[in-house]
Amino acid sequence: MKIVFYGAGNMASAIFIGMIENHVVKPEQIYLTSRSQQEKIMFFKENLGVNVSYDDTELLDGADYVILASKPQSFPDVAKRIRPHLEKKTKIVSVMAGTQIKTIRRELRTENPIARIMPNTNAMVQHSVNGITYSRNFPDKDQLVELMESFGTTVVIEEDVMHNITAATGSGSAFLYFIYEKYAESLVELGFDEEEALFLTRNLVIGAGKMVEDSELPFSQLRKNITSKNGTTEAGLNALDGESIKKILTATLNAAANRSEELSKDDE
Ligand SMILES: NC(=O)C1=CN([C@@H]2O[C@H](COP(=O)(O)OP(=O)(O)OC[C@H]3O[C@@H](n4cnc5c(N)ncnc54)[C@H](O)[C@@H]3O)[C@@H](O)[C@H]2O)C=CC1
Ligand SMILES: O=C(O)[C@@H]1CCC=N1
Repeated sequence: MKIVFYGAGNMASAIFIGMIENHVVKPEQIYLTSRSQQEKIMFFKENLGVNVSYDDTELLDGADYVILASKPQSFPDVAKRIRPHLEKKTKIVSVMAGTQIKTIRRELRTENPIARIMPNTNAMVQHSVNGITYSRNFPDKDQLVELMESFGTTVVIEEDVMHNITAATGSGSAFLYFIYEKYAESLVELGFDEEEALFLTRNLVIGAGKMVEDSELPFSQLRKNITSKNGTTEAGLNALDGESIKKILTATLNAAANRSEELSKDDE
């Protein structure tokens, strides 16, 4: 199998590192190209053994999958590179937020099968959540799902649900990291120095994540297990206004989903 990545940035690298570490593909089956970050992709070549090329004829010759992993705004340039060399057998898989299948089809001027996936950078540790939607003519969906499950969990969705998945899990880790950042800053307010605050927050998050992984209990029960009647947790939770937090998070997710919708209209 030959998998060609147009773009080798944060998202693409999380995917191919996830795939390689999980042994579903061999490094020599992966081809990378980029516009910038030449140094970074040479690092991947030297350290992972993947192929690097800037020659589109060589890249696309016999490719089974082309992964579109540039920013949506760079897609017209990427399409210009791919268009003249695209073979009929090549399946196109886009990770770009907001760029619709019909836009990809139009820019590449192709009837080839197209899938859109919405992973997240947790692919690097095989814990991405991957939304996936296909064009009607996409063959052998199981093979793509198998590839994607090497770096996470897959949910098959209709294309119009992509906006919400992009907000919920594509961007979602960034929202959680932001909360952890603020938690560490609050620990500094409490009296810890910065290094201690980061150490404590980091280990707290790792532990909580492992509890979520290992326990079947809902979040609410995990919380209740920590909360003694009239104790410290209850005092803290009383100060934490759940409804306000929910409102803030709902506004955050709506803003992200709306931006995905805007991006999809930019190119109409
Ligand atoms: N970073 C994330 O957590 C997620 C990103 N995405 C999507 O993944 C895509 C990439 O995002 P990042 O990796 O964060 O961006 P990035 O800026 O880290 O990487 C973009 C890559 O595209 C390459 N590129 C730009 N123009 C090119 C061209 N003409 N030919 C070949 N390569 C070209 C750049 O050289 C770079 O390697 C975006 O469309 C984004 O919507 C989707 C899910 C999560
Ligand atoms: O911020 C973005 O647009 C991309 C899509 C999901 C995560 N990062």
